[in-house]
Amino acid sequence: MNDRLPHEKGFHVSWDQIHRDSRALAWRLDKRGPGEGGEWRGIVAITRGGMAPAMIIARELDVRTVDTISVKSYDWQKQASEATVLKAPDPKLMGDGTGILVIDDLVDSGKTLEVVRKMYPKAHFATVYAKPHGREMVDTYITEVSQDTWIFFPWDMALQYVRPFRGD
Ligand SMILES: O=P(O)(O)OC[C@H]1O[C@H](OP(=O)(O)OP(=O)(O)O)[C@H](O)[C@@H]1O
Ligand code: HPA
Ligand SMILES: [Mg+2]
Repeated sequence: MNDRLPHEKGFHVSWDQIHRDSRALAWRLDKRGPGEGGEWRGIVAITRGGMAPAMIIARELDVRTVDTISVKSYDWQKQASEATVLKAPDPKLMGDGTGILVIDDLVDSGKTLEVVRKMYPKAHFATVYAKPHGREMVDTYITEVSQDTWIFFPWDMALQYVRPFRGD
């Protein structure tokens, strides 16, 4: 496995940071649904990266109906030519997406969200992080990073020893 950065910069996100940023996203989405009192009918996580933020948001907003859509668009840091849907959520829950919050960890090129948006045009799309190329695909996000930044999530990292600056 190649663990060098093909991107200019790395943005390393801790568990604490993703928890705080996902909470901030939940609070921004609170009472913004089309239901009575701005309620959301359900939350759909885009697997796998969207599952951790979706769980935190479902807890904050007290949404108990949670489903998943499985989309694969990257193999390690290499983007496949097309995003493919491996598993769709319950069609009875989804309809055209009205009242459904679709959550992902980030939008990069926007290819993943483009595929899901076509399936559920009335859903609300939210990500924790966004890069400029995909920004238009997302309705609500918390933090933007530059296109040449690779975001490293805590589930892809481990604590490691580093040599002191003046070490030999
Ligand atoms: O905007 P895009 O260019 O489509 O990229 C964003 C998507 O890529 C990553 O998922 P990935 O396909 O790597 O799968 P994973 O969530 O299972 O790691 C990330 O979690 C987003 O879902
Ligand atoms: O910056 C990123 N980090 C992690 N996964 C990703 N999938 C697309 N872009 C990214
Ligand atoms: Mg993903």
